[in-house]
Amino acid sequence: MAANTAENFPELKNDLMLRAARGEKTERVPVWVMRQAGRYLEEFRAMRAENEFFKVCQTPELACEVTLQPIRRFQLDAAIIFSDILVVPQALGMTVEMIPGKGPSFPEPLKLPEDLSKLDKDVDVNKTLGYVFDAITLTRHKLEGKVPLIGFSGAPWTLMCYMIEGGGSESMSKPKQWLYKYEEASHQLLNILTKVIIDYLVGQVIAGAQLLQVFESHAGHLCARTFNTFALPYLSIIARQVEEKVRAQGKEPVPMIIFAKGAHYAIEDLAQSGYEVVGLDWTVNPKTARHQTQGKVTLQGNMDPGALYASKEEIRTIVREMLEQFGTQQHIANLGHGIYPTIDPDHVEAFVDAVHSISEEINLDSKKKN
Ligand SMILES: Cc1c2[nH]c(c1CCC(=O)O)Cc1[nH]c(c(CCC(=O)O)c1C)Cc1[nH]c(c(CCC(=O)O)c1C)Cc1[nH]c(c(CCC(=O)O)c1C)C2
Repeated sequence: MAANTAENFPELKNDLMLRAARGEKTERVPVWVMRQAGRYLEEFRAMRAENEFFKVCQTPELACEVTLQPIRRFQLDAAIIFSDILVVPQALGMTVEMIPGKGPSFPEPLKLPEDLSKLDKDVDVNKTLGYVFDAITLTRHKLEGKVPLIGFSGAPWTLMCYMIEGGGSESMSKPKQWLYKYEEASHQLLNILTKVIIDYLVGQVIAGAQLLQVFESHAGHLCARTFNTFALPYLSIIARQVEEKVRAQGKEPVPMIIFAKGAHYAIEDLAQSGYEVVGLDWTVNPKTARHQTQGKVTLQGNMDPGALYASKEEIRTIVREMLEQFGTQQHIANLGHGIYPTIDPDHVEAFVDAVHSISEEINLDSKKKN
């Protein structure tokens, strides 16, 4: 079977994630882990010792291998393609370096509105991001249908943060300054990003992605007013236009997940923004979120990643509490943000196994009662 054609993919053996994302009944809660491929795995560190970060992202065989590493280790219910959200600023013509021990760095961030003229606005995603599509197609074949494959992108505001701040930041004060000083230029940049993100996500579905996640990882730097002005409208446009453009290409739309970290004030709005799944960070009370969303969407999350430092027994206790708060239907278990590089992989296994065994037990108990 040709491993480079986005057709004749192996039959899916485990569709739990897809059923949960669509709000259908599930016999146990599916689970995956944000940043499940990464530095906490020695096999990832070995790969990175030999290969620069963006070389791994840009070489389909390497990105595929890294994507499969956690799938070989744990009974996860989904794989997520190994890439990074910062490939989109690269496609717009910006230079992004990964500084060891520091993280991403933009040598020439956007400083003033006139810098927008430097961006390659009319991005052909097949030319500039085709390597991600190739990685997705290859990985779909190599997964052999074991679990579905998630594609992803950063959201417009979160990418705008990096493009202006020039890297990670506690305050993201420079992009926040744009929102208050250069409102029109901010919307211009957010529109440029929205357009390329839509094409990028559609390309991932055509290449074989079976779910999509949009990471609005820096929503926590916004307030309700700025979120409703500079984030939510663009998130909604992305969800609706990705579905429309996938259909226009004769393909079946895939479930979409929105993860807006820190946007506890916006859960109700996010549940009506066109996404099937709303991801919650660890600060949100699952019962409150369930009440706010009224069964309209599936919820994803939200164990504190720090809980993976607890003992395996304590992890089981925390997982049980989390599952009882969410209820075992319309729930995809995950952490409330990405896993930390110093987590013990054995504790990830304990987390995954606890979600499966305890959610099965709760489901069986509720069957006996009814
Ligand atoms: C989902 C994801 C991302 N990057 C990576 C993954 C893992 C994919 C997978 O598990 O297969 C690999 C991924 N991306 C990176 C790494 C570490 C690279 C290394 O040192 O080996 C990995 C494994 C580099 C990176 N890339 C980024 C950071 C954070 C910088 C900061 O704000 O301080 C970092 C450290 C930007 C980034 N990148 C991403 C996000 C959204 C997810 C989140 O919020 O955690 C963000 C904010 C997306």
